[in-house]
Amino acid sequence: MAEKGFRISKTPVWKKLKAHAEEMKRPEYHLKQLIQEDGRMEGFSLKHVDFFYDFSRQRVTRKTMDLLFELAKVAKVHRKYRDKVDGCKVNVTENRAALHTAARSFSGQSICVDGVNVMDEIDAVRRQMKEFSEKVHDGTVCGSTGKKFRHIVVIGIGGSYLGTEFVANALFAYADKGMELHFLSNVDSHNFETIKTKIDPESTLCIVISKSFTTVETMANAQQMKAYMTSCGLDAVKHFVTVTSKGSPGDKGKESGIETFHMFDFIGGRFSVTSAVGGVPLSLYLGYDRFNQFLEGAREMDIHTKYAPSPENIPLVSALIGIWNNNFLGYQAQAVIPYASPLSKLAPHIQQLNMESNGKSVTINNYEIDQSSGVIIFGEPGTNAQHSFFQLAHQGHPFPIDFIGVITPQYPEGGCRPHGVSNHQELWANLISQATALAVGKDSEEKTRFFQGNRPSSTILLNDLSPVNVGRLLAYYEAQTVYKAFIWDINPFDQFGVELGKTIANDLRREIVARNTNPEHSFGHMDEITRFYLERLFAGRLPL
Ligand SMILES: O=P(O)(O)OC[C@H]1O[C@](O)(CO)[C@@H](O)[C@@H]1O
Repeated sequence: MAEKGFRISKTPVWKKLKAHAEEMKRPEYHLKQLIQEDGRMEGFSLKHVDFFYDFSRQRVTRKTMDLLFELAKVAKVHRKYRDKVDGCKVNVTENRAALHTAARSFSGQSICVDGVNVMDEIDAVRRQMKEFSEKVHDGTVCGSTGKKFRHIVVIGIGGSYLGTEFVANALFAYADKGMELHFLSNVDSHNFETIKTKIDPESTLCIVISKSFTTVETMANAQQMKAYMTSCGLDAVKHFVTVTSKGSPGDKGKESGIETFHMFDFIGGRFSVTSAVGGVPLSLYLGYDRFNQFLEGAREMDIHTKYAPSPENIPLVSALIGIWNNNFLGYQAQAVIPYASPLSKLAPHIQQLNMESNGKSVTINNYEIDQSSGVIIFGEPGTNAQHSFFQLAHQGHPFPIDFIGVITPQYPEGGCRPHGVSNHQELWANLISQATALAVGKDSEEKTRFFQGNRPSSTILLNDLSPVNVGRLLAYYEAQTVYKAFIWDINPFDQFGVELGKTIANDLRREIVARNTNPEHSFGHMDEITRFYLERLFAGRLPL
């Protein structure tokens, strides 16, 4: 993928960027000066169809951008990206391609991995999802007592859950199929017990989503749910479908009576919402056509990402700015603040997408990374966020922010204007003012009322929150994540960092099983701290 011995931090352009970052500390480069420049908005914003990206309030000049484009060139990002979408095995540690983009390709062109056109199986799964969702909606496929399905319980975790939850929330206004969607992700029994109080088992369809079909939490929840359905006198087989990889333990074939939708090893969990992972629940919840529109939006952003030259390439420009903020200006966190409640689950999804992909310690050639890769991502919708953690954003530790604004809300507003403005106009007044306040700051004799300013943000604007635009937004963040990894020269498609904790949990599970089967089993051989916690679990209370 990259030449052996290559390290982005050793390139001359990296050094030039370091020196430039020093220069950018000078007062004349404070954002309150930069945003006054003529043509700042036009020169530091990009538009692609319905997607507007404004980086005028980032701490960048034309020189910064030119250096960043040189960095992208040196890192050969365009070639790496084309290799990825063409099916090369860019996930080198697992010897896999990374083809989430194929899940929303409609070009009719083949995409081959190991000589096999993956589009054939992707198209087959699309047809299967369409047919299945239609049969559920018209009642041909129903529960074991003949009741139509009205509740969908999605059983899955991490990448087999977060993207679907984000999209389902974003498109709630379009969910007119009479379905209620519930997410059983956490192994915490509160999650399961709460869902039980909300569903009618006879009209409940469970979708077990797991690429590996070995994830402990998902397997435990699937078993709990199966036992519950059986205890309600239902034939559980009629209430379950699975989404899993070919040949996994969950891929039991037609004879099992459980319909299985395949996902593929060339699509990683956190990139999988446009595959059957999102497709099965979302086509039931929204209708297949709307799921398809969502795919269309993602596809259209993919084409832009593949072909737009660097200065016009929105995901690449934002990835470069992210790297500038992180590696050169020293910011270690990034907030995602949508001024649109339907996007309330965007931040948790982007959090996994970015942090699981780019939280790495070695390059693709196994060199230790000597600059940070990946930042802490968090977020909440505005204006709520303003009333929780924005104090820190304005006067405490600074962090760059992605603001997201939607021009037309999903529901038309009535005529009520509490302070002379509609609620949506009020929301926008806040969206605009926060970015300005962070950039400009405020002088004051009183130290407690002084605002340093010079705090960077970008603003993404969408015309509306249609399925197409939600698809564009998703694909934008996916491409940005991948471009960042390609610049850092890391593999964003593996996640070995999640393994160690799972291994230790396996050891502890064995100990718990031993005590469950033999009350005399001692934890005496374990370290003091672990022993304390296990004893408390069995004692059922804290020590007196
Ligand atoms: O789909 P699976 O195999 O159940 O995995 C669930 C999730 O667990 C992870 O491996 C992290 O623990 C994610 O990458 C993945 O999306």
